[in-house]
Amino acid sequence: MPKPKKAHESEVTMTEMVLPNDTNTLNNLMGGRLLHWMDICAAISAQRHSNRIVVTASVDNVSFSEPIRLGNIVTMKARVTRSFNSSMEVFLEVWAEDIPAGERLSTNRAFYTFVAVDQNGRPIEVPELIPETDEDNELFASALRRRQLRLVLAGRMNPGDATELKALFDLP
Ligand SMILES: CCCCCCCCCCCCCCCC(=O)SCCNC(=O)CCNC(=O)[C@H](O)C(C)(C)COP(=O)(O)OP(=O)(O)OC[C@H]1O[C@@H](n2cnc3c(N)ncnc32)[C@H](O)[C@@H]1OP(=O)(O)O
Repeated sequence: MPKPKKAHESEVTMTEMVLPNDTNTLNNLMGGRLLHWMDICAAISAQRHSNRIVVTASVDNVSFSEPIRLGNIVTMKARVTRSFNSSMEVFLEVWAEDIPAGERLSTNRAFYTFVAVDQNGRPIEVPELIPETDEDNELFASALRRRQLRLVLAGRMNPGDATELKALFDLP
């Protein structure tokens, strides 16, 4: 059993500048480019926690509510919220900053699931996560519900076995 690790040990901050090659014809950041950066930032966080090769198993809903403009600075912050057997949930937040205007806007948030694998691509055990702050504790507790929801949606869990979800909706 790997030694448990604290939540802050998995923290990653990644910064990018939106250049012309990253934009669409409206001079806004392409969604696919942002998802690529987000995947890398979240994967590094999962690697920091597990000290293993990791693969992306799933990404929960990502909305693009605010366009990110050419020349903006994009900052992404990721950290592991909870680990299970071989999988880890990573919470990632994105901000866009217009430095000359002195404006900073929260633009996206997402929960990723990474699985640690061995050299043959087989899932391998990861360390337990120790939450530290109040926010860590909230994310840790709610991670179980999110895990059950995504496994039900992926057809990997029988809805009848999703006890945390059933409790949320007060179902028998
Ligand atoms: C070789 C050289 C390397 C170099 C190294 C350096 C790299 C440094 C840079 C890294 C930065 C870039 C990193 C990008 C990372 C990618 O982009 S990876 C490419 C995209 N992803 C993939 O190709 C993954 C393809 N899928 C798979 O390989 C397999 O489905 C998986 C994910 C390993 C699962 O395998 P499986 O046989 O289904 O295993 P199973 O035992 O049933 O489940 C294992 C765990 O996966 C979870 N799981 C399975 N499916 C799901 C799902 N849909 N949702 C949530 N959880 C799931 C299960 O719940 C289970 O969790 P635990 O209970 O163990 O905690």
